[in-house]
Amino acid sequence: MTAIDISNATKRYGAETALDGLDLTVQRGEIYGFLGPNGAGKSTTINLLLDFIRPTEGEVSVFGLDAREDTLEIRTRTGILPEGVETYDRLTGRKHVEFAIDSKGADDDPDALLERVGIADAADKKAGGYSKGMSQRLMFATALVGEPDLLILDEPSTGLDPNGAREMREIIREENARGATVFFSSHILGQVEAICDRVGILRERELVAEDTVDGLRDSMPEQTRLRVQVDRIPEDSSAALETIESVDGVSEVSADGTTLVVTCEDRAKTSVLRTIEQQGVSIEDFATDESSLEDLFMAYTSDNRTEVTQ
Ligand SMILES: Nc1ncnc2c1ncn2[C@@H]1O[C@H](COP(=O)(O)OP(=O)(O)OP(=O)(O)O)[C@@H](O)[C@H]1O
Repeated sequence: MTAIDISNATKRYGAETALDGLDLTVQRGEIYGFLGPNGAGKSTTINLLLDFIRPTEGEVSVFGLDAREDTLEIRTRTGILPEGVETYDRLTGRKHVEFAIDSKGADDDPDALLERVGIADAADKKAGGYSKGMSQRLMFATALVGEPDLLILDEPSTGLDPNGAREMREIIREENARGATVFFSSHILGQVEAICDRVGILRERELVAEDTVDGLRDSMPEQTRLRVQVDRIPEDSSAALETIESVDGVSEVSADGTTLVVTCEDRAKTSVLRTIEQQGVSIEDFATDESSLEDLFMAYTSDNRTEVTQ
């Protein structure tokens, strides 16, 4: 049984295309990580699910319900933590949760929800005085109201410290264990790795990969991070970095003092070293690290990525 079914969805704003023919299915009970760099179309997709915007073409359904026709039922069954927390400065934390309970016709205990997200002590404080992380926890509490069948979390760890992010992951797991489907959007692969059953990577308004994290890793050419110690920074350093980045198979280049850090496919190593020397500098030493998941994400979303056939 599907929780989310998006079929050939396109969203255009005049000449601007925000989403291009997206097909995406999330099964009930899954924790699905929806990844993409800024501007890839993640928020647009979420807004389609809740009928905040309508597709120019294509179909969107949630629990078999049509996103346009059955909007109210979908919204009642969904808990959303939107990107960019918006609290009402003059209302207390408890009032926010009470408001969410009333609007959903739910019967949760507001204090229990605040306790669950770790801000029970601040229940009677006005949200205007909350830190970023506290505001994020408060909005998470409102998303949990009414034991939703679907949790949509847009960049949920924004503003949270590592402990806060871990606590949030624990609650997401508990919600999933009770039967909730979770749709988790982020541009940070490391954060979805620990928790998601499946990951979809959106790039320039299209889904470019979809699999388990392990599956994605297996389908990618081996990535390496090269650390190259040079004798000096090239005169026009940004042009030099751009030249290195344009080498086929390279996904990212940065400079840390006189060390150049280059993420690339294994096959590109020799060309990278040659290109560095062509910038008029001498290589004094180099070392290679195993690639991280962030490198994998970069490889999928940067311009020089290898086309991956699924
Ligand atoms: N109302 C709008 N009018 C015009 N263009 C828009 C509008 N909303 C989104 N877009 C464009 O659609 C593309 C996708 O935007 P979207 O907000 O969905 O990306 P995102 O993946 O959520 O990015 P981020 O991680 O930065 O939140 C972007 O190029 C954006 O500029």
